[in-house]
Amino acid sequence: MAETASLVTQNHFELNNISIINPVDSINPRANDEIPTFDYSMLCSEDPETRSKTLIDLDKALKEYACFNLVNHDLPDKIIEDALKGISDFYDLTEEERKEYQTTDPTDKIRRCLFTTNGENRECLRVVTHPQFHCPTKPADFSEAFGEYVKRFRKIKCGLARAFSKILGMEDCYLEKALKLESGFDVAVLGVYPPWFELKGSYGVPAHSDSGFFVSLIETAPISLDVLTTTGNWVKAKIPPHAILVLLGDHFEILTNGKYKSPIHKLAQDNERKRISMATIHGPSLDTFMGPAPEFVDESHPPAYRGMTYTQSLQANGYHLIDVHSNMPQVRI
Ligand SMILES: O=C(O)CCC(=O)C(=O)O
Ligand SMILES: [Fe+2]
Repeated sequence: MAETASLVTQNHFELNNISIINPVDSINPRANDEIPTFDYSMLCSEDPETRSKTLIDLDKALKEYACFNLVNHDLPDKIIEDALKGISDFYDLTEEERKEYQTTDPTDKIRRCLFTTNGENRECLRVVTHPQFHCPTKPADFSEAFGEYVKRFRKIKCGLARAFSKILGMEDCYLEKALKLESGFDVAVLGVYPPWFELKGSYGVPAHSDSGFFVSLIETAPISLDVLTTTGNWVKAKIPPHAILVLLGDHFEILTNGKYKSPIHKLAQDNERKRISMATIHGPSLDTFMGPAPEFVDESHPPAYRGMTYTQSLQANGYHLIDVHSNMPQVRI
């Protein structure tokens, strides 16, 4: 596994249809280390000096942590709270009502998944939010609250794409074009981490990286997410209230030919309290051919990943599009 492999002994296996990467636990945990926080208004500042200084700091943070907290992002607290409340209310529906979405149809745009295994303990609802927005019709206010969050987040996504393009030394619209973000495939994973299931393992979600361009994460309770930095340290993510955690995705790593990494992260099981989270995997359009871009390939940096369309990478090993499953082990050369 590219750079991480030299730092971490990893062992891949399949359990209940989830590919699990188990880094050994004995690598330098740095308890006091913190994921950096960035002010969105400074990333998009009209003042060239402010923007360029912030982008230099962000570049450094992405190279080491591959993730950051985003604050001052223009998304009113109420919109975040209403979206999380909508998700919470969905989980207050009856088992019968939630079960309606528990299918395995490959064309699903909404799917409920339930894991209570050694490897994963959560209930989640996967919903495709872009290019078309999907949401259960119950409870009554859910779709509107969640839809408003998704709509408002789009502007932030475009701002981040411009900032990341600049960091790569390209024109502002580079990533928007390279990933065809206009029709990008976004899937939200709306999770509840349940104190009410029988505890079978120590993970809410086991160690993994996510596909796509980047992942945005909001949540209700103090987080128990651990992120593996590119220097081989597990850092506990502390998301300030109303901040959004942004993690790079596999396809950013692939596009940049490994110059930037998609971080491995895992969620420890917490049986004490109910936690609601929304992790959205923001992808390129399904037909985009994703391989290392020519700008990142030269004699000393030969292609380190096999190219394929986003659809092909999501469907590798029989997964469905809505599973947004990572297939990094197969694409690494
Ligand atoms: O719910 C969370 O905090 C993180 C979940 C996650 O990493 C994922 O769904 O990919
Ligand atoms: Fe994840």
